[in-house]
Amino acid sequence: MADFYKKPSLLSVRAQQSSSGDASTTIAPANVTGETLSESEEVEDGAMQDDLYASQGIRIRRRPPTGPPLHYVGPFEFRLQNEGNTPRNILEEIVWNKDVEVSQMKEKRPLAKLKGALDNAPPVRDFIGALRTSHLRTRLPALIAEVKKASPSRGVLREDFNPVEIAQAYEKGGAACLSVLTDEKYFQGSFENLEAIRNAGVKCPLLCKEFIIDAWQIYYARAKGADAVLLIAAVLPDADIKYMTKICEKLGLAALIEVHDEREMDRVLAIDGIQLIGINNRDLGTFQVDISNSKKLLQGDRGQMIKQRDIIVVGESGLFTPEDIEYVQEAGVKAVLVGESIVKQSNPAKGIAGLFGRDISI
Ligand SMILES: O=P(O)(O)OC[C@@H](O)[C@@H](O)c1c[nH]c2ccccc12
Repeated sequence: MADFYKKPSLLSVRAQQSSSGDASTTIAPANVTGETLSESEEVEDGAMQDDLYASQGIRIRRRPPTGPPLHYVGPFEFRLQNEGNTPRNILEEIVWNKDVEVSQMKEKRPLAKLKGALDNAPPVRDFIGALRTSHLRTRLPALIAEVKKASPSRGVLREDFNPVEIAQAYEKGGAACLSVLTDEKYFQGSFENLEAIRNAGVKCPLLCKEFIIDAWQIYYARAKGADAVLLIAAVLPDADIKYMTKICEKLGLAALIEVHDEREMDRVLAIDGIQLIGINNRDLGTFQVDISNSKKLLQGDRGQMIKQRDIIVVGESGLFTPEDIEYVQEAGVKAVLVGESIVKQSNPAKGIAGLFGRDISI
């Protein structure tokens, strides 16, 4: 956890983002010159951000609000321990780590350079098209099969983890698309895995499963061969979702917007042009899983609106049996995102047949 605190200055990172031109629109940076602000200015800026987030019901704070808590007292340094600079739950912890990680990656590979690398990226495949085709063919929810080694809630799911072999088995088993976790620290995933799966000739379109907090990560995902990215409404304010969706459009990527509750669903439905919404049955703050969440969020007007707009809804997490699949299908999902129940099987292709109650590859 101490990793967050190595960051020199919150605002210097923000200033850097704004000067890169294509940075996140989260909030107008108070300082665009790259100078370090005083601690009180940092606190004030953090408070503004908190207000903006709170007004949209976002409980996740993007960065430690009190700034870097290292204080120098004579020859000793000590950490200020208070509620403000300790993450309140796992999602917040992941996001704070990601903030440090991304700023380091950006330093190594500034956006201008990254954009140049896009010319050599493999072509984008049609993620949403693959879901629709599969659903029409099987009459079952299309499968996005997740290449997932571990998670903070379940620990290591599979010791002998060969991402390319697993991806190929999923494809053989009838998956429409694949999801590849790229977060290293909490999920033991990597961008190397994404790249290797893409380069191995797997035809299923690939979702880069990452905690995206900065537009830079979308370009990076594309450079590594992704066809779609995940945007988590619990983490991103509306302005970021709109802005990042536009970037995805520009790059030809599909954006899977993940929601967990009614409020997030309503925020996302108020944004024009959304084509793909994931309902996570797992609360990323508490890890509680409840597949009736998919049903709850698709009832009444919300479900109607989704039908009218022809939005594809993906039921995510906690799906283990043909009964689970039937339950979320009846609720209105046209696709499912599944990791644990199939990655754990010694033969993941057979695992898929077990999950759906029949071979969906034919
Ligand atoms: O392994 P499961 O319970 O089948 O879940 C897969 C997927 O839904 C889950 O990994 C997931 C959904 N949204 C996320 C966001 C970040 C990391 C992981 C996730």
